This record gives sequence, structure tokens and C-alpha cells, in this order.
Amino acid sequence: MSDASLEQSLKLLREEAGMVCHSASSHVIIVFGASGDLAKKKIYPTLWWLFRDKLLPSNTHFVGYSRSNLTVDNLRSNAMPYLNAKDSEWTQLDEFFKRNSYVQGSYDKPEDFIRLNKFIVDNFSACSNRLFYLATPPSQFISVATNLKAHCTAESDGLWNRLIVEKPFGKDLDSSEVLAKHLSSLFSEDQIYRIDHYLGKEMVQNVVVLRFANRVFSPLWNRDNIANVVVTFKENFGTEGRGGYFDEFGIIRDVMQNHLLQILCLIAMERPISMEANDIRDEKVKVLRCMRPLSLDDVVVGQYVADPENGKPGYLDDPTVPAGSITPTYAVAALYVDNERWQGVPFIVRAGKALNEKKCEVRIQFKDVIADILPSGAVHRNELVLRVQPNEAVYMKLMTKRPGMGFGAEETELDLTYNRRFTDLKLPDAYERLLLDVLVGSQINFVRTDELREAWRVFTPALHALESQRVAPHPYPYGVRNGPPQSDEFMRRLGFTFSGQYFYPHGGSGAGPVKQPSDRAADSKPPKVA
Ligand SMILES: NC(=O)C1=CN([C@@H]2O[C@H](COP(=O)(O)OP(=O)(O)OC[C@H]3O[C@@H](n4cnc5c(N)ncnc54)[C@H](OP(=O)(O)O)[C@@H]3O)[C@@H](O)[C@H]2O)C=CC1
Ligand SMILES: O=C1O[C@H](COP(=O)(O)O)[C@@H](O)[C@H](O)[C@H]1O
Repeated sequence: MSDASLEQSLKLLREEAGMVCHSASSHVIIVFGASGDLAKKKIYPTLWWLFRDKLLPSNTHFVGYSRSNLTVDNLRSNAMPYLNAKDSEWTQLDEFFKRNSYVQGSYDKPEDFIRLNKFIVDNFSACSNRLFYLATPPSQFISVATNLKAHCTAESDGLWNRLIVEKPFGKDLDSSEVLAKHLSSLFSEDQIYRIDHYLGKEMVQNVVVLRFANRVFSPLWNRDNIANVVVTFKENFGTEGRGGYFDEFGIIRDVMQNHLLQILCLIAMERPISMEANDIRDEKVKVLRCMRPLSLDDVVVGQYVADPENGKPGYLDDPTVPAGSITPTYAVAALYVDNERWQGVPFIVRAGKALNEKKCEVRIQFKDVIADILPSGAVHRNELVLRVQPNEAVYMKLMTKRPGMGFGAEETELDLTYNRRFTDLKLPDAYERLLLDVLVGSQINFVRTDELREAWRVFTPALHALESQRVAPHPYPYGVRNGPPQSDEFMRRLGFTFSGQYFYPHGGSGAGPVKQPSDRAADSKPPKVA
């Protein structure tokens, strides 16, 4: 045997013994918390869609892990209502579940992780890249990560281990620092993927392109032209049995400190040097570092109460919510980015459960024009709206001459509604994009440690003050438009102007009836002849 072929055989033998792997022969995705809500509603459906659409590496296997005594059939039936599998896809679905296995184990006993590791090596290969999805309660993150690192990672050169961590990443600056320090003592930053699923949404990803690929916006994107920016998250349902989790966190930690703040950063940041993950994240961190910590004067909180007319329960009627809870289910806050571009411009972030509609949008409200040649009140502010969901759209509200003989001004829009403009549109789910990002090793859409620290620095003082002073949230009935009445008043004080509802002929976001201007017919009359 020649030296070269001897070397080759030795290499193969060492690979087989798991001593060295020059490349991965398979990928294993391990879902911790496989019995949970997120796993059945999001993770398994996403894995299935990626498998169905042949977007995963060919030799990929899935291992569910949790404390419950389950089988793959149980995982399948739990996830079934969320898989959206067509009858014609049944054979493929069977193939997908054949790639699945389940290991029962604790989150804190080393021997269970040793057993999990043996399961992976015995059933797949020691030469597997490993993607660990931590979909457990946050209280388990540290022990899972510690045991993983000690007993379950692929240790050979040429293989990777990546860790997806679901929010909440802590409850405030200190607890988040403890978690961050612990994770970074075990895994390097490029192995940790902190998921914020809003970063996987089409319109959120579009912000960078809209801003930096359109010359038309650049000169306007600053304090000289923009009066305020409103980032809105609304849901038309309450906690509905999820009150146990929600009550510990509240709306600010649940969506504002993460999803809405991430959107704000993309709107406010400077042009990154490149589209590389760290260049974009550097710019987001700079925005956060320019932000003042949120003070209690700059926030209004609310909690929904029953609307007996519509038979809707209040937050405190949810049996999973502790009696007398003062956890906010609605909040509106003014954030300020103290830099040359944004000094003095309020970024109004608002989020609420049990409101009138489900929607997420960014509304950039421009300053008033000098409209002295047109009748007072006839000219409304321009607004650029990015509707994240539902029905993705970008529209610019602007004034035009009312068509016809008259010379009145009418508010109308330049409208890019995605499902009308892009035919056969199939937008991937946010989790699909993000899981693929992890598999290819792209961290563009994941939250870096310093970003997280800054986000908590901004919100922690107000969160602590709300809790230590036991600030009672203002009540608002289930189903109202904007939380408690104090919220509209707060937004008005910050300079947000609502000029009345305008005519949009195509039905809007699907959330309400088409609005008609009452004066449309009257205004289209020809002018009086002098
Ligand atoms: N491409 C498309 O699909 C387009 C759709 N449209 C649709 O047309 C409709 C109108 O659009 P638009 O003008 O952007 O939205 P609205 O006129 O509904 O609302 C504009 C802003 O004013 C706020 N607001 C609404 N009512 C009041 C009030 N009484 N007091 C204070 N603030 C208020 C809204 O808050 P809040 O969010 O709480 O309601 C929102 O921030 C919407 O349904 C929209 O989806 C318009 C253009 C394009
Ligand atoms: O992270 C969360 O997001 C969901 C809303 O997500 P969406 O993609 O449906 O808009 C929210 O319901 C949940 O409370 C929060 O934890």
C-alpha cells in the first residue's frame, strides 16, 4: 500500500471513529423543548416546510428532546394542525417524520446529555454538524447550554455547533448580562444565534433596501424633515390562556424591547459599510448607544378590561393570570436617538394586546409644509407607511390636486401593495428564513450580545420603576383602537398628527371598512365663476 493510500485509509478510520471529520457527513437539528408550544406551532412546521421545499442539506436529521414521555407520532400529531400539509404531500410528510426521532431527558443531568450524544453518534454519525434549538423556558437555558457544551457538541475540526436561543433573553439588564456571560463562556459569538423572528419578516428585511437603494429618501431621512416615527404592534386577541408566561414579562418585554426596537434601529441607523452581518449590527448598536434610557415620563401603560357588549374577557379574567396583576398589556413609549440625524424626533413605539386589529406597521410622519397658498387645513402631512403585516405594503400618503374642474387638494397615496404588485407571491415564513440563515452561518438577522445589552440598558430603568412603584396600568376595554385614552393624548403631545381618515379605494389592510371622505362629492363641483 502506498503512503498516500495508507494515509487515506487512516483518515477514513479516524473519521469513522469520530476522531476527526474533514467535513460533515450529515446535519442534526436538535430541538430542546420539543414537547412545547413553540415547537409544535413554529419549529416543526418550519422544519417540515424546509424539508418539503428541499431547502435543507440532503442528509439532515431531527431529534426532539424534552422531559415528557413522547414518541415521534406524538410530535407529529401535536404539530399536525400547524403543518398545512396537502393530501398530495402525505408521502413526503411520512419521509419527513422518518427523519425524526425523540429522546426523553432532563435539562440538568449530565448523563442524559451523554445519552443524547451517544444517540446522535450511533444513529447518524460522529461527523455531523449540530444545530441546537433552545425552545425551553428561559430558566433552563443555562443548564442546557452547560450540559450541551460538556457532553453533546461535535468536537472535531471541520464541524460546526450552532445554538439558537429563543427570547426572552433575560428580564432586565442584569439578568440578561448573567445569561450572556454564561453563554459566551461556553460558545463563541459566531455560534450563538439569538432569534428575533421579526427580523425574518419580509417588510422588516425590506427596510435596508428601501432606505439605501432609493436616492429619493436619503435627503429626507432626518430631523429637518421628519416630525415623528411611529412603530406599531397590535393584536386583536388577549392572552387567552397564555397569561402565565405573559404576566411574568408584560408587553414591553414581550414585543417592545425586542421586535419593535429592532425595527426602530433599522429605520434610524446609518448606511452600513456593507451587507455583512457585523457591519449591519455595528450600525444598530450605534443607534442604541445614542438612545436615552426610557423614563417613566415617556411611557403610558394600559391593561385591557372586559367588553361585556362583545362578550370579551378582561386580562384579569384569564385564569392563568394572577389576581390583581398590574402587568401592562399595552404600552406606548417615546424613544429618542440623540445624534445629529435624529435629535428631538420622537420614535413612538406602541404595542398592545386585545385591540381592534392585528397589525404591525412603521409610519414615518413628515413635517408640515408651508401651505399658505392652499386653504388652511386642506394640506395633510406626508406619511410613508411600511406595513409589516398583514398584507405587506409600502405606501406614501401625499397631496394631489383633486382631479376634475375644482382646485381642491386631496390626500391620496403612492401605493405598493405586495399582493397586487407581485403576482404569485409566496413569502416564506420568518422562521423559515431564519433557520436557513443559521444553516448557512449568516448572522445578519440575529441579535448580537452588545445589541442586546444596549436594548436592555434603554428599557430597564422604566421597567424597574413601573414595578417598584407598582404603577397601575390605565384600563382599556377589549377591542379599542389605541389602548387607554391617555395614549392618543400622549401621542398628540409628542407631535403625532391625525388629520382624519382618508379615502383608500381598495379596502385597506383588511382590518376595517373602506373609508370615504364625506366631502368628496361636494368638493368635485366646478369653482364658482367670479
Ligand atoms: N396598500 C394598502 O393596502 C393601503 C392601505 N391603506 C389603508 O387605508 C386605511 C387608512 O390608511 P392610513 O391613513 O394609513 O391609516 P389610518 O387613517 O387608519 O390611520 C393613520 C394613523 O392615525 C391613527 N389614527 C386613526 N384614527 C385615529 C384617531 N381617531 N385619533 C388619533 N389617531 C388615529 C392610526 O392609528 P391606529 O393604527 O391605532 O389606527 C394611524 O397611526 C387603512 O386601512 C390602510 O390600511 C392606505 C393606503 C395604502
Ligand atoms: O414574540 C411574540 O410575537 C407574537 C407575535 O408574532 P407574529 O409573528 O404573529 O406577529 C406575539 O403574539 C407574542 O406575544 C410574542 O411573544
